[in-house]
Amino acid sequence: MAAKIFIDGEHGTTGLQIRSRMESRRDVEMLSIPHEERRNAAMREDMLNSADIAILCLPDDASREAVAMLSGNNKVRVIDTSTAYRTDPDWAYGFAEMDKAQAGRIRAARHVANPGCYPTGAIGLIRPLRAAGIVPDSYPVTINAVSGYTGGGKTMIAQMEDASRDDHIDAPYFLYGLSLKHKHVPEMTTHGLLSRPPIFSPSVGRFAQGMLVQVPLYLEDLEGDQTAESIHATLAEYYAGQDIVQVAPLETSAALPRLNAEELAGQDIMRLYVFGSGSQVNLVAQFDNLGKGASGAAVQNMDLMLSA
Ligand SMILES: NC(=O)C1=CN([C@@H]2O[C@H](COP(=O)(O)OP(=O)(O)OC[C@H]3O[C@@H](n4cnc5c(N)ncnc54)[C@H](OP(=O)(O)O)[C@@H]3O)[C@@H](O)[C@H]2O)C=CC1
Ligand SMILES: CC(=O)N[C@@H](CCC(=O)OP(=O)(O)O)C(=O)O
Repeated sequence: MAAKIFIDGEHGTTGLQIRSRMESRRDVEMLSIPHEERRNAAMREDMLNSADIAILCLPDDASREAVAMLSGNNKVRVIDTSTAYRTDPDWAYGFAEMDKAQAGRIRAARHVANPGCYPTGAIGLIRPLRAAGIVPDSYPVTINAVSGYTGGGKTMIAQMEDASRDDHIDAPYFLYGLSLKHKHVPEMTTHGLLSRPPIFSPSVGRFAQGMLVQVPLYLEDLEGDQTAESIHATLAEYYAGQDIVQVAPLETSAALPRLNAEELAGQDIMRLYVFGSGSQVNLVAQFDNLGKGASGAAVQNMDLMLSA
C-alpha cells in the first residue's frame, strides 16, 4: 500500500520543491490542502493525523504547533524542516552521511529534524576532522558562506525579484547575520562536535539556488602534521561508500580557477573541496540550498524512513 505523505506548508518554497520531487512516484500517496486553505488549522490537523509521514515546511512556531496537533498520536512520523528541533536529543538529526550510524537512526526514528542549509555544508566539512581529533577543542573555527536567495523563502524571493516592493533588495550581493547570532550556530556547534561556537558569516547573492560554505584552517594549529593531502584523505575516507557527499580529487581542486555557487543547483548531492597548500587550507562545500540543503535532504530522509 502506498505510504500517505502530507506536506504541511506544501505551497511554500521548500514544500513545492518536495512536491515536485514526488510527482512521478507511485509508492507514495500525497495528501493535500488547497492553497486557499493552507492556514486552516482544522484541515491541517486532520491531514497531519491521517498521514504516515508528515513533512513540515513551516516557520518554527507553526512547526511546533503542528507537532502539538499530533500529540497523542503515536503512529504518524514527522520530518521537520524548520530550526525548531535540530538540537533536540529526542529528534534524529536528518544528515544521513554525518556518521556511519546516522542513516540507521533516521530509518528508525519517529521524529527527524532536517538540517539547515548552511549547517549541512559546515557540519559536512568539520565533523570528520573533529571526530578524527584533527581540529582541537580550542580551535577558532570560522564559517563564511553564500546562499542563493531562495534560502530566505517566499519573502526574500519577493524582495529580490519584485522591484515595486517597499522592502525590495537591489544589492547584487549582501552580508547579513551581522550580529553573529545566526539561528544556525547552535546546530553547527552541536553536530559539528565543536566546543566553541564558530564565527559564522552568511551572505546572499543575486541567484536563486546554490550555496558555497567555506571553513579556512591553519594547518600548524591542528593536531598532528597535517597537510592538504592528509585533510583530503580524512574527508575522502569518511565519505567513502556513498555517493551523495562527494569529495573532489585534490587535482581537480588544484586545477580550478574559480568555484561557481550555482554549479549544483537542481541536484541533491554535495561536493567537498580542499583548496590550498603549504600551511593553510580552505575547505569548501558546494550544493543547492534547496537540494541537499532542504528539500532533497527531506526526500532522502523520507525514503530512509519508508525503508524501515
Ligand atoms: N528555503 C530554504 O532554502 C530552506 C528552508 N528551510 C526551512 O523550511 C521551512 C519553510 O521555509 P520556506 O519554504 O523557505 O518558507 P516559505 O515562506 O517559502 O513557505 C512557508 C509556507 O508555510 C506557510 N505557513 C506559514 N505559517 C503558517 C501557519 N501558521 N500555518 C500554516 N501554514 C503556514 C506559508 O504560507 P503563506 O503563503 O500564507 O505565508 C508558506 O506556504 C522553514 O522553517 C525554513 O527555515 C530549511 C532549509 C532551507
Ligand atoms: C538566505 C537565507 O535567508 N537563508 C536562511 C536559512 C535557510 C535555511 O537553512 O533554513 P532554516 O530556516 O530551516 O534553517 C537564513 O539565513 O535564515
